[in-house]
Amino acid sequence: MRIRANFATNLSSWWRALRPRIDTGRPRSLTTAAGKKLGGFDFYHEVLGSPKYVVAPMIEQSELAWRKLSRRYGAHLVYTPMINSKGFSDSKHYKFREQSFNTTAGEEGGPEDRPLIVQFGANDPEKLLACAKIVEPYCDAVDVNLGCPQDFARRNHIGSWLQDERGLIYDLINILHRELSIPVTAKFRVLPSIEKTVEYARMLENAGAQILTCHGRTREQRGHGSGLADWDKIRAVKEAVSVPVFANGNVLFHGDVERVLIATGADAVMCAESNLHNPALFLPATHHTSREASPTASAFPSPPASLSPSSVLPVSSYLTGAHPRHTTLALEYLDIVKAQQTPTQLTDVKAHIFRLLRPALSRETDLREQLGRIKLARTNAATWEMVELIVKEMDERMERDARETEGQPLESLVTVDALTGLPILPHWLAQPYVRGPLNEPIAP
Ligand SMILES: Cc1cc2nc3c(=O)[nH]c(=O)nc-3n(C[C@H](O)[C@H](O)[C@H](O)COP(=O)(O)O)c2cc1C
Repeated sequence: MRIRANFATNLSSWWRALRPRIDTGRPRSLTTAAGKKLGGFDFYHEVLGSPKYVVAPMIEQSELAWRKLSRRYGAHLVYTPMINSKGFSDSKHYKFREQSFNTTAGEEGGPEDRPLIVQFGANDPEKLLACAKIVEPYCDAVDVNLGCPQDFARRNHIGSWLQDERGLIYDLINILHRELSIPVTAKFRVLPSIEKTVEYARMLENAGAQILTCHGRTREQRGHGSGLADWDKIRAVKEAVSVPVFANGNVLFHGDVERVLIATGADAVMCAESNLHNPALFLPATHHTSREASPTASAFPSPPASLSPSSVLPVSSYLTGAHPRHTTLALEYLDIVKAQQTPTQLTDVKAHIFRLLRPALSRETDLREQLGRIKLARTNAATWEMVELIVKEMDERMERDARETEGQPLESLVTVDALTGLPILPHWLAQPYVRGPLNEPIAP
């Protein structure tokens, strides 16, 4: 027994020692020569490789297969979905743990799934540490979720529902800072004033957070009334702390990616919804995918000078990025799901396909209904085959529609949404889903 345990420990330390070099070819030492773990900008540059484009933690959506797809299309760093620390480290809830983040996934993800940050929702420092210890060998940092505003987070007393308990938040971050061999990071929402937001961010930094992700919306801004993120508050945070800051909120198109970086001075931009609708969001228009689907760079020149998130800009300034055909992306995603051993939940897969194909589903309603009706078949392979058949049928219909406009430059096919002033691309291309006017009032 002891030999086995020693063997496992040796194997794990051997793997940990080698991992940074195996992963990317970059020198990614987790510690300095003096044996101190890297933090702040040293960690950001040397371990993470100076990421600029980050895919957000997304429950049921930033699972291994999606992370792999996002990385292929330009994401530099990806987070896991939030894992509720309640039960994760407990052997009674083994199945829950395997579904949330199994160590086999950590192994299988391997170099293809790095750099990776694993996020937890927690309210008990000791339990959080126990969870973080399990994932420590398979990721580059552990993030604490302080931003989730949902009702289940309220019921579990996690996420943004902790934001008034500064002592507890300090302890959650600080225990990971002291006890883990990898850094701790934090993702939080802004508070009603700039002063309070900055004070909060400084506390997180003092507790030991080595990267701060600032979502520019308050806890009250959620659901349909979520309104605009406040980039000024993000800038104030960036100016107030000395660790890297990731800006989150209000990025729909590729043009917004550069805009938010300039407006906030942030080190990286983190995207959630827009990544789900177009995982190629971070790629410039000049990137060529298997289907010709991007405007030419000269047709849509550089990002605009205006830096306010609410200003509606010339259509051309949004369309500086790649918009591949959504069925191509969906089929590639399904190939990843089928090829890996780590299981993907049917609900996650369906949610991805619904989001990707959204521009076309309101036309092809028969396919939307068929997709909605799919249930787990006897084998995973049979389930994915049913999904794939629907996507392939959609692909043929998109090919038919695209052929009708053959020879016309893409920019001549773009229309402008009367409500938002934002561009609408042809329905066969991946594009963001815009819910309402950009300056929509904030729900009380
Ligand atoms: C489907 C979905 C799941 C999400 N799950 C999480 C999560 O697990 N943890 C978290 O911190 N935020 C979560 N969020 C919030 C995003 O990370 C992000 O902060 C928010 O959507 C704002 O970014 P966006 O404007 O780019 O969408 C989720 C968002 C979406 C759309």
